[in-house]
Amino acid sequence: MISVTPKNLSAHNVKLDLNNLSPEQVALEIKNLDLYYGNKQALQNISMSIPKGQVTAFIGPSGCGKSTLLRCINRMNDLVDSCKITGQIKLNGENIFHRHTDVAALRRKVGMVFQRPNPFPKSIYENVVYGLRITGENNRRVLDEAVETSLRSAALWNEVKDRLHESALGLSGGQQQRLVIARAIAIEPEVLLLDEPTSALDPISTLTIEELINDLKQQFTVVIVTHNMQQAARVSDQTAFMYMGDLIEYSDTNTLFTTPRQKKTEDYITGRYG
Ligand SMILES: Nc1ncnc2c1ncn2[C@@H]1O[C@H](COP(=O)(O)OP(=O)(O)OP(=O)(O)O)[C@@H](O)[C@H]1O
Repeated sequence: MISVTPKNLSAHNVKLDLNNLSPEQVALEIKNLDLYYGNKQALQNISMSIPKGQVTAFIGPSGCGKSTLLRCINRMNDLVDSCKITGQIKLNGENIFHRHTDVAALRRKVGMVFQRPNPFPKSIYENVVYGLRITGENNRRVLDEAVETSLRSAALWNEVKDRLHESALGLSGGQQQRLVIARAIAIEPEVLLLDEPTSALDPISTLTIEELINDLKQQFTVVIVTHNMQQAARVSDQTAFMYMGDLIEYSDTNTLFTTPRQKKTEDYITGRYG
């Protein structure tokens, strides 16, 4: 049986009323979202507001729909032919599923980092400026500045500043994951989606990324999927517990882990199933 004792719950002192956020506090508003892969329904009537400038975690047992929900936010599920979605996700008040939505522009506003570090087989420098070059930015001074700022924000600058033009593939797994985060933030997204970003990393690199997540929320809204309840407790301000495609409970992280309202949540966080 797992017992969760969140290490830094006292740090979660910004307690928002998630049912009554003002429009300025909301980064993403998910409303009556249903998602089907073919005939199989993977998300059922999900509604929640994700606050700006905070870290929101999705937790729940394998297959409950965490990654599916995360991938809706930058429309990655568009790549799955059998996928059908109804309902809304509003970013800054605009429904991202509107037929006139510019999906490339949406993905610039909503960056994503995956489970396995996936740097391109290019230099560290070229990895960071990749997104800027795509948007046509070639001014050396602008690119140099973006590289330094993004690598500093990703807590990697000191380790790589003398080898910026060496291959990114020569970095350790933990450094590669921070490089991928630097690449995602170089284009200044509003929201950063992290899909189990530390599951392929050693404990020290995991700790570095967790500290980094805490810093990133100064600049971005962060949404993280994690299998690791202790990690959710350590890094997030809000936690959403999902079970078989349903959002069972969503509240500030402290409350969810100490006084859950739902029996299913309690059973999960006390390790009765998982
Ligand atoms: N591309 C796909 N095509 C068909 N079914 C899918 C696809 N992706 C996910 N599913 C199904 O949707 C459900 C939710 O999967 P999802 O990956 O979102 O769960 P998860 O909670 O992130 O799981 P895990 O923790 O194991 O990564 C599962 O039943 C899964 O098999």
